Amino acid sequence: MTVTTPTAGPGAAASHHPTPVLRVEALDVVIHPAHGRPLHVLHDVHLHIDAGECLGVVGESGSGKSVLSRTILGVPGRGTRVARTGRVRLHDEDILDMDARRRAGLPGAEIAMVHQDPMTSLNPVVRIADQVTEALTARRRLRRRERYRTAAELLAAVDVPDPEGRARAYPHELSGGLRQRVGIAAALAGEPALLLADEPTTALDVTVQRTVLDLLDRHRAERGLATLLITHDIGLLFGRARRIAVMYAGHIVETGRTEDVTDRPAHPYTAALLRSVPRVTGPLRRTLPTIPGAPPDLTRPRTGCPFAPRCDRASEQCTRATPPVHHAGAGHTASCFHPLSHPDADPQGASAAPNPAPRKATS
Ligand SMILES: Nc1ncnc2c1ncn2[C@@H]1O[C@H](COP(=O)(O)OP(=O)(O)OP(=O)(O)O)[C@@H](O)[C@H]1O
Repeated sequence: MTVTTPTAGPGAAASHHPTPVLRVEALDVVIHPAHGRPLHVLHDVHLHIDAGECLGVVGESGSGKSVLSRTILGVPGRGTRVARTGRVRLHDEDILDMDARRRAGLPGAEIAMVHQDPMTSLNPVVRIADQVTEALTARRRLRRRERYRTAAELLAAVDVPDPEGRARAYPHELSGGLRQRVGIAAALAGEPALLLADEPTTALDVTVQRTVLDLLDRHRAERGLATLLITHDIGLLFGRARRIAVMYAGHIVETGRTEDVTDRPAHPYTAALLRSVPRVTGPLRRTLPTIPGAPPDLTRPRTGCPFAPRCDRASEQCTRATPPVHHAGAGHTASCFHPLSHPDADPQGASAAPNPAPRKATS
């Protein structure tokens, strides 16, 4: 293992593909609410997603996952002023530099979103056919018959039974699982290059969750969709995301291939998240550990590692200086002064430098 002090956080080192669909570089977001102090919500975020790849972003509530997806979608929060720096490139175009008209045309076209609760994204008084084909009718006029036929095809593609009948229905006539399939059909209709799925199964019961995730997986592979799968449940990403970015208080603290991050976590926060995942094996009544303490107040400027106050490995320097980027393996990095080491993760036997020079105050 080696420690370096580059100017970019975890994820930057893993960006190697010549033309990823999405490339986020040094993204900082500060929200200025109408009342109260500004919140520094995202810090120096770097990530990329290739065509056909699924990147999982995992973190606790309030870590900035939804602000990240809204920034990528080019939709600022309502009633607030949002200051952003950095780059959010969709292919070769920077979303943050686009004029308002071009940016407004992204959702539903090049970028599509699958929401947590389909009831909030579907209009209760509009028939399913009209909602599923919205991305198409925004581009060209479709006659009623063509709209219903297209909607039925899109619904069939996401395994909705009786697609012709369901196309004529209203959202309240469908179960939660079917509504989420409708949400996915609507997202796919515009043939996007990038799909943002923000907690797409949280509102569904466990038996339906798996089929919806399988469906997203199938379309990702078949259509070469770059997929950003956002969740607070790291267990949901096993076997689904090719790579994981672990977010804490607006920082990506660890990133790498899913099996590397989950088998050999380097950041203490990732290790704590993994300890809180139920295991199939082991004692039946084991109480799952929680992470003591609370995430930091985003309105207060701070130095050092954001996880330090809750970290059992923290030393004094963790609260004073920005953690260095620790290279745990190929494309596997963590921002930490005291990363966990794993015997089989370090072919060269190098270990973390005890006192690396601080780099700029982002990680
Ligand atoms: N419009 C807004 N005005 C004020 N604060 C906001 C706004 N949007 C987000 N925040 C704050 O930014 C932080 C990150 O929010 P975000 O919704 O991205 O978290 P999250 O990781 O998606 O959480 P969850 O899993 O609960 O959805 C939180 O502290 C939140 O309160």
